[in-house]
Amino acid sequence: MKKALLPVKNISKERQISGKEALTKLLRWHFGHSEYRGKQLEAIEAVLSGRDCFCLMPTGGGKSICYQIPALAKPGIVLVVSPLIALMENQVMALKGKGVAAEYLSSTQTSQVRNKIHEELESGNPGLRLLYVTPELIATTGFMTKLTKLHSRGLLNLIAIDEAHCISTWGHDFRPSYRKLASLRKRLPGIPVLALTATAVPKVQVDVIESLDMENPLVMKSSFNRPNIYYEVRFKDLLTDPYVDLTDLIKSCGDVCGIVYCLERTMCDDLASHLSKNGISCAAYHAGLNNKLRTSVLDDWISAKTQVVVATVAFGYG
Ligand SMILES: Nc1ncnc2c1ncn2[C@@H]1O[C@H](COP(=O)(O)OP(=O)(O)OP(=O)(O)O)[C@@H](O)[C@H]1O
Repeated sequence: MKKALLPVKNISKERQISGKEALTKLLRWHFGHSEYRGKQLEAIEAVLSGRDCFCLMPTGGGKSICYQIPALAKPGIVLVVSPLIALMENQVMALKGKGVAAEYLSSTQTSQVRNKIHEELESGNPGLRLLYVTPELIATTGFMTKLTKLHSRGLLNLIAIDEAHCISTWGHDFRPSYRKLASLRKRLPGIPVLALTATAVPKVQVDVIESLDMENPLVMKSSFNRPNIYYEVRFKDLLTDPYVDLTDLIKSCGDVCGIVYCLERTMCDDLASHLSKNGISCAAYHAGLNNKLRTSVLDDWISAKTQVVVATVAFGYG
């Protein structure tokens, strides 16, 4: 059953929900979190007040909430620019599950699905709260025309640029189409821009702010210290048998799930087979496997059918 939008009483005359208490109610109702974490609330209040915001938070820090709550607190559509279709799909599915009207537009959808979304955007009063798109789509004239129409009808609430470091040639993930987002500010004036990234390099930060033409943005930097993470270095050369050492370590952790990252595909296969032989429920994951197999490894791990995945960095993209 779809959850109704929270009927918060103190909606101001612009029909905008504001104030810590009301915004926290929204968070609890839709996302089930009791409180805002780190700088989330500050970022949300900044964009709701119309101010640009640069939000630097570690991976998994909770950046999505910073644009998902404004989508529920203020009328209009939040445009989310995201680099990966898989990420958009996951987020939209999760939001729909929480009763939030969200869609994404991508070339992987059927034209029927895309047309339906465009029809909704052109309708008198679209119910959509979040629209996820790729930077490539923004760069097309056709879609930009649609966006400027939405803007002129007063239906745009916020522009959120996820993984904003991709705009910077100084960043490790530079993506040329992100550069084209520079035109958003001119084409859609007066709409706050929220740039989100986990990349802390100062040069990248300056480049993102300048490239997006952000005006006096509130710069939010959350701590990258993760007290729940424990690091230990063991030198492979000093171990009698690294595979045995790793097997013992995993077994000593009990019934927990885990990922072992390796540099090479062959090592993933080899180690996964060693762990399996030693009674650890385990699978390899790397770009050498076909999509079907990769999806089933991921599904089995998420549903705890498999305890450990031995993977290259391909595990985690999207
Ligand atoms: N206020 C909160 N309280 C508790 N959990 C939260 C809160 N905000 C977000 N989370 C949870 O934190 C996790 C990470 O959130 P999210 O995916 O938004 O992080 P992110 O910063 O976008 O990560 P990434 O850099 O990987 O994109 C999610 O499981 C989310 O439900």
